[in-house]
Amino acid sequence: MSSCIAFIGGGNMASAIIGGLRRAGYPAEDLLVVEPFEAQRERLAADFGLRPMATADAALSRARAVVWAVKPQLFQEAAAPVAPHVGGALQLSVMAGLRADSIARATGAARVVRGMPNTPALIGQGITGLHASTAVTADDRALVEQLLQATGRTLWVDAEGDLDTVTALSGSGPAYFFFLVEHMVAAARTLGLDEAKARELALATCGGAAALALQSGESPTALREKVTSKGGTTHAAITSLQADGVGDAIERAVKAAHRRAGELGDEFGRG
Ligand SMILES: NC(=O)C1=CN([C@@H]2O[C@H](COP(=O)(O)OP(=O)(O)OC[C@H]3O[C@@H](n4cnc5c(N)ncnc54)[C@H](OP(=O)(O)O)[C@@H]3O)[C@@H](O)[C@H]2O)C=CC1
Ligand SMILES: O=C(O)[C@@H]1CCC=N1
Repeated sequence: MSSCIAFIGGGNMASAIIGGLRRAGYPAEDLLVVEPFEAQRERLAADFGLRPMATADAALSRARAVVWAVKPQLFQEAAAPVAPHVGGALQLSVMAGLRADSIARATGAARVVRGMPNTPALIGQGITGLHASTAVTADDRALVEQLLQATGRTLWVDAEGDLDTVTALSGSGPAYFFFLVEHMVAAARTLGLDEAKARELALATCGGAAALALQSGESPTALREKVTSKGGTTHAAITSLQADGVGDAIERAVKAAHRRAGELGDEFGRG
């Protein structure tokens, strides 16, 4: 069986997966990429030794799996020239919101896996939520896990709808974290600490706290309570966050991302 993998779109997410595959020794000649943006093609050539194509052609028929990594808004336009060559291959989409039946319809393929990675994939510390349509085989699942291995962990969900929740939680999640760090650093700066020191302290704190939560297995609530001394500084900060409705605001934000995933599926899934 061919070991060739085709990527449609060679941007950030495709590069994270390709980087992982190349680091694991996957041969460059078995990685095809369709990428219309010349500067990005040059980057893929320089970073990974690939020879990306500007437009889809019959070489794509070599692909055992096709990874869809274009913006959802561009999917239909990108799919039209690719579809004639890839109907027999497994389709792995990392596009937010687009549903498996839309991908199957646009590509003529029956076997579709939807995945939702996140940017820590770039350093092998991502987590990708996955959902398989009914025609997907055990070999297909194994191939997907092999492709994503170097990007971090994988987690399968049974209901396709849960992928939109995964998108809102772990797909977009790194941005929520960076937003929090931006504001922690900004506050420290206004209190007189310089930017570099504030950033180092904030990032080491967040990294350490995440590692502690992972290793201890304790709930976030229990861990927060351990930091919060009675009548102390943390209590003052958490009380301020609660008074400002920040907890509710975070829940509303995650739900807004979830809603947007559904809208993207509705808007851009139609051919
Ligand atoms: N960034 C993230 O954190 C995550 C993103 N995703 C999903 O990954 C997908 C890609 O996102 P990301 O990598 O960030 O986006 P990028 O914009 O970095 O990558 C998309 C690439 O596709 C190219 N492209 C545009 N039109 C076509 C076409 N017709 N055929 C082939 N390639 C085309 C773009 O070129 P050009 O620049 O010229 O338009 C661009 O280089 C999205 O669907 C997103 O939902 C999923 C999880 C996390
Ligand atoms: O913002 C987005 O739409 C994509 C999907 C998850 C992360 N980035």
